[in-house]
Amino acid sequence: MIDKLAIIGVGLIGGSLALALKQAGAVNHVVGYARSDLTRQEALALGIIDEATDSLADAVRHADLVFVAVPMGAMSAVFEEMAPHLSAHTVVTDGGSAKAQVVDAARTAMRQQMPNFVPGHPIAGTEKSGPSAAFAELYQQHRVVLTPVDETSAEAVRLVEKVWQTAGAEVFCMGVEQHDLLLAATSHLPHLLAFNLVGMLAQRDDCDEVLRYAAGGFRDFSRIASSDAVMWRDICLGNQQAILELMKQYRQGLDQIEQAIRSGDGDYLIDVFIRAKKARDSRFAEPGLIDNSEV
Ligand SMILES: NC(=O)C1=CN([C@@H]2O[C@H](COP(=O)(O)OP(=O)(O)OC[C@H]3O[C@@H](n4cnc5c(N)ncnc54)[C@H](O)[C@@H]3O)[C@@H](O)[C@H]2O)C=CC1
Ligand SMILES: O=C(O)C(=O)Cc1ccc(O)cc1
Repeated sequence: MIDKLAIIGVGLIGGSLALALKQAGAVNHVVGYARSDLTRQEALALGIIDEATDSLADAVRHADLVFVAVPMGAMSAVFEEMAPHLSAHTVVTDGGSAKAQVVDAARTAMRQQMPNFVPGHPIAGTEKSGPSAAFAELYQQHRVVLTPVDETSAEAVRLVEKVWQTAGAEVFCMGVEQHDLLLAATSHLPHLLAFNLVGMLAQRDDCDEVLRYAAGGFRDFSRIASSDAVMWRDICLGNQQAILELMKQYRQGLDQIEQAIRSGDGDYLIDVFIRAKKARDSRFAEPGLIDNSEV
């Protein structure tokens, strides 16, 4: 299906797409761009890419599909550098966790190529990063959201949709703004809560003691606090408005819970907990509603 695939940023997200497409026999040649020699060698050794380069121009030249999977803060510079070397037929997509900032960066750097640019976001990942974290099955039975803009051609969307389906994903399209708000609620805010909670506990003198007796719920919730700091800094700054709005709502809810505990208002607490349990047990546990099957 694809003759030359260029992966810009051969980490968890870029590497996993390359592996999935290779496993499906859907790509002839995969070129990986990485700045560090260590990453290039690792990606080659793991069979993620067939060719490694530290030149963005060489990576994208004559490519049929370019997948940009670097931290969001690096996307703008990557787009600027690769734009002059894209062929007329080259379709470009990305995996950034928030879309408005990426679309702005693409419009600035790739004005001519916007019809061939399909903003995307696989709603699948782990707390690990780098080539060694990549695996071919990552996207299987997970969702990928595409947020085509006015300029995006239907043909480019069709190609990117087919590529993600080949990797095992279910593809949905929605608007950029809607995407950024939804993901702020279900992904960006929870990551911030986990970073804050684990960071707060780590500062305590009795941290080891506290963590030794943590139960399964803490283990589950704190896993995402192992995620990459640069990636999450870029998501926070790149989806600022939606995240701040969600933080405000969350803080209001927490304040009300605090007030209820202070005043001994058990009825309020029961109300909040029952509402959450009902939502989780019915709506969220509905097959296919939450992105993966681990409900
Ligand atoms: N980690 C996750 O679970 C998910 C991440 N994403 C998004 O996918 C993108 C990639 O994330 P991961 O694969 O997890 O990260 P990663 O750290 O595993 O891989 C990122 C790659 O980009 C390269 N890179 C880093 N800074 C760069 C720069 N300034 N210029 C050029 N290359 C640079 C790194 O060398 C690495 O090869 C991010 O935009 C992230 O928001 C989307 C869905 C899930
Ligand atoms: O590890 C997890 O549970 C995640 O939530 C991974 C993740 C991180 C960032 C995204 O944009 C999408 C998925």
